[in-house]
Amino acid sequence: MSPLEPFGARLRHAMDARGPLCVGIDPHEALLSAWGLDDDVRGLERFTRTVIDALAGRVAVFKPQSAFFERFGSRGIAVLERAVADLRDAGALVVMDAKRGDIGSTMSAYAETFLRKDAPLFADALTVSPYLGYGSLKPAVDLARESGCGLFVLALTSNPEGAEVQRAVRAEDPAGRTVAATVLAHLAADNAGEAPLGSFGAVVGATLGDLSSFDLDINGPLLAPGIGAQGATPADLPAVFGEAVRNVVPSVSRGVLRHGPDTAALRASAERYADEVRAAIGA
Ligand SMILES: O=c1ccn([C@@H]2O[C@H](COP(=O)(O)O)[C@@H](O)[C@H]2O)c(=O)[nH]1
Repeated sequence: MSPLEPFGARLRHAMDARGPLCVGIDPHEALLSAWGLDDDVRGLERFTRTVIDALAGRVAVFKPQSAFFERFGSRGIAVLERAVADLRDAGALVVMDAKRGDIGSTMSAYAETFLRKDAPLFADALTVSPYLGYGSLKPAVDLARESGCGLFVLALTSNPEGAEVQRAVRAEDPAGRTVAATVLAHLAADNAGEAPLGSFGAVVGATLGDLSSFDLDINGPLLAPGIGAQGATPADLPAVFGEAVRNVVPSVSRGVLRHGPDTAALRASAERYADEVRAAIGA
């Protein structure tokens, strides 16, 4: 297997070619029902196949939400494995939203699951949680580098409950930085010197309003969920991200998926979001 270019470079090229939009694949029970599908593996499979057929060749990045596939056990995981392979075959990048995080020795196994090139669930990037300490993610950072993959580390999540942990000030930090600022600083260090873009990104919600008190200039991508069902819009992006907006990957799941199962309607919705993003950030 030939080595992959680093994820950051592949992401930059994909964003240049297809625009920065990320479409999330979140087969909620309510969406299956709205699409006239049963809440079972057949429904899951049909839902996922429809999204892939409609969008895989048009959108730069997909973010399957692992939880909605894990819900169905091994047969759900089989649908996820197939989806990741098909999306990648269509030239899209896949960010597996599995939000893994554990002590380093276990983190190695999570990294092997998603970032080892011949693994059944191999994806271009993985979302990870730094709340066992950023250093606990080292096995994933190392394997991502080796495999040409990326990570998206939870920094400032889109949900309002995140602030109590992420904006807490670290008593032992001489600079009095917040937890999120510390995570962002680690990411900037891991991306130092990389061009055109580092491979280690942050998850930063588009819902959060002005973030100018945080240094988002990490030379890495900023995955921005929260657009659509959670209330943020593409027009909010410049005010939230400032200069760093050039590295934002805006992510929409239900906002697009609710237009299915009609293929043309799914495409039209993704194109509308892509146009709005372009208009907002000039991408
Ligand atoms: O801070 C975060 C991190 C991840 N998510 C995930 O993104 C999608 C959002 O779905 P929508 O339907 O567009 O609201 C979902 O998979 C979340 O688990 C997030 O929302 N916020």
